[in-house]
Amino acid sequence: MLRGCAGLLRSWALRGPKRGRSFSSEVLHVDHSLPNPSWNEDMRLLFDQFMKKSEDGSWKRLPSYKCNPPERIEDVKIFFPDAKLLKEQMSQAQQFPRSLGEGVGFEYAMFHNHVEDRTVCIFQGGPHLQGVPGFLHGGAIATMIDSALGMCAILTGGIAMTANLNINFRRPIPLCSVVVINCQLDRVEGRKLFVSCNIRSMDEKTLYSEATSTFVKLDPKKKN
Ligand SMILES: CCCCC/C=C\C/C=C\CCCCCCCC(=O)SCCNC(=O)CCNC(=O)[C@H](O)C(C)(C)COP(=O)(O)OP(=O)(O)OC[C@H]1O[C@@H](n2cnc3c(N)ncnc32)[C@H](O)[C@@H]1OP(=O)(O)O
Repeated sequence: MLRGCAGLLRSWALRGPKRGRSFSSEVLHVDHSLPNPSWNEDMRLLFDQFMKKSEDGSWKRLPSYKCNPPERIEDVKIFFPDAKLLKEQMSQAQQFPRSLGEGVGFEYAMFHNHVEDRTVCIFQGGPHLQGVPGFLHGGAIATMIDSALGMCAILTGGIAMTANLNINFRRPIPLCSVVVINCQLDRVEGRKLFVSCNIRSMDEKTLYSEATSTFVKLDPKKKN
């Protein structure tokens, strides 16, 4: 069952949900990991570079939607049978990094390499993510790190949750700048997936942050 869910999740993550479901098309069908008018020149340049790398199939762009389709909610019930997923709340639920308006929050696109077990996230942090004036909030940086590492772990290992996340913030990230989050799967021990990443400037000269994380694959036999 676990393998089946992981397979479903992988195909959804790589190809997007099937059209024609009952969620509103704005919420379900708009792929937010494509260029929009808020993306600056650097973001577009990096996006084009990774799309070029994707031409031979080694890298794949990961589509990204505001909310999960109904089949994802069914997956959750397998692992959390006792969870009270209230209909009204679930109908309003959105993926946290996609919940802010275009351009003001998290603008990002992710690419995954299955052979190298690597995920790259290009990220432009908007003005509503400010912490110290002029710079990104550490929580916003942590959110993108967790999301990118999460995709890396899930796409390589199956359905898992963050158990542990350690971040070293080396340099402040200027608001509205574009950075690259490089993630990799380091090793797998039983149900534990060890992943790590760094965040660098576009020219790779500045190391902004480094992180290591443990994801634990969910066990459907356990009542989580
Ligand atoms: C559920 C269906 C999901 C469907 C997904 C759908 C769509 C995905 C779409 C997009 C994904 C985007 C990516 C998002 C990434 C964001 C991820 C998150 O932020 S998750 C939220 C934060 N995390 C949590 O809330 C987790 C809370 N913790 C738990 O639920 C549990 O502790 C657990 C992590 C599940 C582990 O519990 P479990 O009972 O299963 O494990 P064990 O205790 O038996 O331990 C197993 C193994 O792991 C080691 N372990 C456990 N905890 C830790 C820890 N904190 N640090 C280090 N190691 C840990 C433990 O020692 C055991 O090791 P060993 O076997 O060697 O003894």
